[in-house]
Amino acid sequence: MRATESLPRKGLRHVMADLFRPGGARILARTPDPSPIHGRSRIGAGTGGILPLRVEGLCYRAGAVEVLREVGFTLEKGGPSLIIGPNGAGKSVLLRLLHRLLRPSAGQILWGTPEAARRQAMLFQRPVLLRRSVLANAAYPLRLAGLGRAEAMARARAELAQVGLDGLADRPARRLSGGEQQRLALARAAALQPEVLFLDEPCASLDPAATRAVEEIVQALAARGTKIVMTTHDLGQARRLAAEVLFLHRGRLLEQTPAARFFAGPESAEARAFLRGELLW
Ligand SMILES: Nc1ncnc2c1ncn2[C@@H]1O[C@H](COP(=O)(O)OP(=O)(O)OP(=O)(O)O)[C@@H](O)[C@H]1O
Repeated sequence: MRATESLPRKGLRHVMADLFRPGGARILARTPDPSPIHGRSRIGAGTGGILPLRVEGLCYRAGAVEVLREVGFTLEKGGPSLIIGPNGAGKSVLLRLLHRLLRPSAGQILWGTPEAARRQAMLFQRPVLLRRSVLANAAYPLRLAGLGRAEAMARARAELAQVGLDGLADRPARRLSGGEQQRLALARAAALQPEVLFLDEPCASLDPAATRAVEEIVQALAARGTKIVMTTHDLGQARRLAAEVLFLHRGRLLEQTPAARFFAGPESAEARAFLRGELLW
């Protein structure tokens, strides 16, 4: 499943509302921020962590199609969790369920605190950018979160510098290259310092250099404590980024395994076939 800028208006509103929950960050500014780019307060931090996330018996049915069946796992704080599996396995649907863009048919998604919805963000394969400048896009969620214009702009510039886009701040965002757009989307999402960042195939349409740039940003975000939950088709990328792997096949979670162990020899026959390139569906 793909989210693009050609989403229907209703869908676009839904995505934007979910990326930048109005007022969501206001109650969250509490603890000092160890990162130099965020200044005095850590917008995304609340009193208790939203992790672990427990998922139990999760099912998603679309008409007659059983897309996800009895999926259960726990996501803990720590390094990136990569969701991999063949085309149509249900990876995107799973991320959308976790981020509440879809409603489960059955099962539970249990976050550590009720504030969880405000402390997570999601990026798609094709970024959804506003018809504004790069800087205005990066500042937008901060303004929605209640920051004054000057502070929002200063923080947005700092986020843009982190992703190497400070030189393009005044450009129209939609004129950027695909890789630049994805870096902007990452900067914008990072501005609110989400505890959990869902990334749905963020490098799917990027060339190797742009992919590398996005991976470096993802690693930097993970290093500063953001929990990354990401889907990818690219096994090389999964090896480079994953702390653990969740392997989905035909709507079922077949394993959740530390990355080193998974790539040395997965537990399930299906995952072994997938790593050999023999499992196409
Ligand atoms: N609304 C829907 N109606 C019917 N089928 C759906 C719907 N949404 C998803 N599906 C189906 O569910 C399956 C899983 O879709 P999903 O996009 O999650 O797969 P994926 O693992 O992300 O695949 P890919 O790697 O190709 O992006 C697919 O077969 C898809 O066609």
